[in-house]
Amino acid sequence: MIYTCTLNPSVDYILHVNDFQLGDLNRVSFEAHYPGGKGINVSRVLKRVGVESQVLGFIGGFTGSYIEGFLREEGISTNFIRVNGDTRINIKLKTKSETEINGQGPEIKDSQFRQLFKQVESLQDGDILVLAGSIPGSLPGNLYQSLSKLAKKQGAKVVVDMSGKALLDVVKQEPFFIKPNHHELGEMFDVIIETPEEAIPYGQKLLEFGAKHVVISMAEKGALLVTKDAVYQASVSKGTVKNSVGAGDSLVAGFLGAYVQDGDIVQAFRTGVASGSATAFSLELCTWEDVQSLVPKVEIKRIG
Ligand SMILES: Nc1ncnc2c1ncn2[C@@H]1O[C@H](COP(=O)(O)OP(=O)(O)O)[C@@H](O)[C@H]1O
Ligand SMILES: O=P(O)(O)OC[C@H]1O[C@](O)(COP(=O)(O)O)[C@@H](O)[C@@H]1O
Repeated sequence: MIYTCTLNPSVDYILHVNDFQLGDLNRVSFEAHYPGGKGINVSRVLKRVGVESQVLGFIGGFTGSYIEGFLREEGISTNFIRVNGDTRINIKLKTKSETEINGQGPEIKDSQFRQLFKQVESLQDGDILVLAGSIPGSLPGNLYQSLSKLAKKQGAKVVVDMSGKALLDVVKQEPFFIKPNHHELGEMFDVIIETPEEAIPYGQKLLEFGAKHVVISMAEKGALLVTKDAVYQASVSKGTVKNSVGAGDSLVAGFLGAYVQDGDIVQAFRTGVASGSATAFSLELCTWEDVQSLVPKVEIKRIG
């Protein structure tokens, strides 16, 4: 079974404003809201590509109830831990560019935090735990490292999508798959990474530190898959970006969904990249049809 853990879920509030004026009254030309948070996005895309998962994490208030009800409507299993404050609302403002304003989220108490550990303790050999998204300020910064260690002890594979130097500590727990984008990869090593050639050595360092498979996503520049045996580069098809929110999570979901079905890492990479682009070209998350239409257009070449 695949479990996704979203410590800080969100209601994503998408706003399109033409000619946005800071400090002035602006009226939206389009608005929508969906459940958000990286792990939740992964589960929603997994469902769309035909793979079941269960959503774990902390939710609270009316926004938390909205998320839980929405996921149930989509037939996605949830086992959330209820907290007192309201789950946050993250604003995704699209004007000439995309601006994100992410809320802090509610406080997590020790007793609630310990419930999550009990859930991870019940993982079994062969399960997959996806840890994705930011860690709320009320929780320890090394939480992903502790959860990864515990999951690994149960025989589960761990997938991590997070940013910051904390990922350097998490890779020591030998995660099965990590997916930094090229900006996050550069931040980890205090360098600026703009090209695939610049990214490869840092992806290989993450392998040396313990990661088993590293995908470095590079938005419209595509993505790299770095493993101990080879390096592959995927190009992405051209398209009109409608909303890139969730593109990274869709890549993770597409990769995992394909991998659990046939175990072919390169095909999983291809499907993941197609899923990321399919989401970027959609107002919301990608559908199975969107992904299938892009898979044949993803060119993959071995470059190392
Ligand atoms: N502008 C784009 N054009 C085509 N594909 C895109 C675009 N932006 C994102 N994608 C797809 O989504 C994947 C993840 O996007 P990226 O922005 O790198 O991740 P994150 O959202 O984690 O930063 C990319 O590897 C690519 O496949
Ligand atoms: O665009 P990505 O990286 O795939 O993730 C998008 C998701 O991440 C969020 O921005 C939350 O990110 P954080 O957990 O890092 O705050 C959600 O609002 C959104 O659903």
